[in-house]
Amino acid sequence: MLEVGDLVKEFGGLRAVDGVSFTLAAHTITGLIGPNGAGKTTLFNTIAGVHRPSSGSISFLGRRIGGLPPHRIFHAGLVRTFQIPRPFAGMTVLENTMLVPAGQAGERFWNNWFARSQVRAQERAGRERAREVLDFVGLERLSGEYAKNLSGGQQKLLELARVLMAEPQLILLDEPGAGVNPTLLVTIMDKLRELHARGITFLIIEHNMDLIMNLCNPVLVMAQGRLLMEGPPEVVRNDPRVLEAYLGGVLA
Ligand SMILES: Nc1ncnc2c1ncn2[C@@H]1O[C@H](COP(=O)(O)OP(=O)(O)OP(=O)(O)O)[C@@H](O)[C@H]1O
Repeated sequence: MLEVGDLVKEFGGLRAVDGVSFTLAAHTITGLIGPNGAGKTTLFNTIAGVHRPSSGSISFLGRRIGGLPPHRIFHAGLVRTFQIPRPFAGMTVLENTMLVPAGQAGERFWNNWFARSQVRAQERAGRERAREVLDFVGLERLSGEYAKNLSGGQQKLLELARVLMAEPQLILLDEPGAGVNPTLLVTIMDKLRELHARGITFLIIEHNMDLIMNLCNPVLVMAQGRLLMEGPPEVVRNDPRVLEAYLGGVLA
């Protein structure tokens, strides 16, 4: 589904991503771990189009996407979430979710006068789909609440709902377990498993080892901008190179 070849992203003299190559098979949940500053977020941002690659290639479903702007990559079916969700605080949960599909007829000023039935029909369908998605993530009863009033964990669920509205094939999840209580973490893991069973592929950055061990296979390990190793979670966890990379990060 995704092929990354010898990818480099430099910031000034710093190679945050330093020649990374890997392939994501369709219908897998791949974990991406590594100590702080290893280059995980930069790798995500470069794949999702937030940063232009300094060099190397990125292909999604056989199409080269390296250097395309984020909205083009998003509409091709590759979406990312953020470690700290960014909903529109002054809009309700339902409105935040309905906003996602692009090219809605109501976005064109004149359509609201001359194509009102089309605008209304599209809005109705969008509302219905948003309600289904909110029901799936368990936020239906909060759909009238302002996004700013949600807890951190609920905001993560809202972000997942917003991403699902785009009907993605590949989701890059940035620390879905960060700042989430243990009960909600179980809920999030269940939802991810269910989405995976429905055919969505995931690449997940996560520091929570429970989530990695329970959900991800294979696991990629980054350290100092490079891919250190790749393998099943139990192998990665016991590999001395991985331990050393983490201890190096802690002691550095
Ligand atoms: N926009 C930027 N400009 C300059 N340097 C950056 C930028 N973004 C990241 N870096 C640097 O690139 C390196 C990799 O950072 P990155 O955030 O990708 O690591 P990470 O593995 O996601 O870390 P963490 O687990 O702490 O989130 C760090 O040294 C960081 O300071």
